[in-house]
Amino acid sequence: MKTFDQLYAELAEKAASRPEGSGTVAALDAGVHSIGKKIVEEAAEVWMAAEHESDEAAAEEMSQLLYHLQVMMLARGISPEDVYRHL
Ligand SMILES: N=c1c2ncn([C@@H]3O[C@H](COP(=O)(O)OP(=O)(O)OP(=O)(O)O)[C@@H](O)[C@H]3O)c2ncn1[C@@H]1O[C@H](COP(=O)(O)O)[C@@H](O)[C@H]1O
Repeated sequence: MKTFDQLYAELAEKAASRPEGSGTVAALDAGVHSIGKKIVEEAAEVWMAAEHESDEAAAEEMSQLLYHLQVMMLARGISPEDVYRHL
């Protein structure tokens, strides 16, 4: 289990060190357009899970949406603090 900030730190490290087999590195290499499509897909899965599935399934879909949002943050050089400033 990890927090939003801990996941971001892990992904930032992966983006810098580019380890073999990292899905995050592959997503970053695919670019903002591809990451954006993934965010929309995951958002739809959150919606469907919230309407039709268990709390556990909905929470899992939400975690995946948060992950892809973080990949987009990295792709654009946006830090958690940049986001928190708007909360
Ligand atoms: N938390 C996540 C995470 N959430 C979702 N995903 C990816 O997001 C996609 C969502 O999965 P779906 O079930 O929707 O499957 P899918 O649509 O069939 O997936 P694809 O066809 O797109 O692969 C999958 O590709 C997952 O690999 C994640 N990938 C990685 N992480 C974490 O990110 C960290 C770094 O991961 P790597 O960069 O892969 O080392 C690790 O701590 C991981 O646990």
